[in-house]
Amino acid sequence: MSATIVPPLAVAPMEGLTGFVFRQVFSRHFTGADDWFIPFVTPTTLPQFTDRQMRELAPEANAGIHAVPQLLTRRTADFLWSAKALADMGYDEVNLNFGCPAGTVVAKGKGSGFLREPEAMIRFLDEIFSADLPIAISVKTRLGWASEDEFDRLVDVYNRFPMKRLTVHPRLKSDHYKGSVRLETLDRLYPSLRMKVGYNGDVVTPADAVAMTERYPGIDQMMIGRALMADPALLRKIRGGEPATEAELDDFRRDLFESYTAAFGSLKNAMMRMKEYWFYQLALYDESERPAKEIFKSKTPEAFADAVRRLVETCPLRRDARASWYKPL
Ligand SMILES: Cc1cc2nc3c(=O)[nH]c(=O)nc-3n(C[C@H](O)[C@H](O)[C@H](O)COP(=O)(O)O)c2cc1C
Repeated sequence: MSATIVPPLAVAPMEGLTGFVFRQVFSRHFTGADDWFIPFVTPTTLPQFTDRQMRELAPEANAGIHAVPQLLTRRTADFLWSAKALADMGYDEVNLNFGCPAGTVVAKGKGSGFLREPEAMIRFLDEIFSADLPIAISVKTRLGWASEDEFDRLVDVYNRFPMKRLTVHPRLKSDHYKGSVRLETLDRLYPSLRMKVGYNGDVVTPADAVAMTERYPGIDQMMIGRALMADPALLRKIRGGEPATEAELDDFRRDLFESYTAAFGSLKNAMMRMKEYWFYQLALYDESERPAKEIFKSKTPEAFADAVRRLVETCPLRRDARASWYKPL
């Protein structure tokens, strides 16, 4: 048993995976999530969230959990109205996305697209931090657009502002989600960061969480994404708890499927969402690639259920997930 105490655990925002249905169902079955980052919301110039956005943001959708909405914008006015609206809804923190690598996002200079323009970032951050908003602002960033050297300048930019926390996902925009995290650059610049720092990226097992906590002494938060989709007991295990049993996983997945079906009003859409979930979940089973193909190919809920049953019956459940989503650069 390690003496290292891993800091508060946050669930990473993941569009299509950690939406309100997942957050609610997870909280009924598993423990350990101190904070949930809501997948990004792009505020429009109209100072009002859309009905669709409100499904994620409504306080009722996040009852009983500490949720942090994330905004994806480069327009000061849009950030300000939406941050105020979130404060009015009772949120105490809003997160700013400087990491999204999607082509449509970066083409508009948002997400990691902003990282190419440090001067524009300074202007934007100056405007939002001087607005005296009634809500704390945290930031989630990558190391840069195409070169790790960019992080020196970005550290200088971020150090100017009184953010609640800077969460670093140590990849470049050009990496998307491939390759390994670039820890050497974070190692070099971590001592220069003056604010509280959160770590995010490639934490798959409790041992990884301990290793990152020891590598970055004093980190304020450990944010975990894909591995939690594979292994819903990961946070519990980091806190010394037991791995998930097959019965627990089965209950959880059943609840998830039913809750997606109720939320979408469509069995077919719920099944598609469960297939996305299974892309990660198969990493908790050995020898699961081939049986998983049947899951992804299934066209009806019955065929889907059969394929899941076959996988569960034939593939040994692992104690920890393996990063089967890993792709070399
Ligand atoms: C399907 C998917 C959707 C994501 N959506 C978001 C998002 O809305 N906002 C964000 O900041 N990051 C998003 N991310 C990135 C994750 O939050 C996280 O930074 C990344 O997966 C690395 O952490 P991990 O190795 O623990 O998964 C997304 C990642 C994936 C795979």
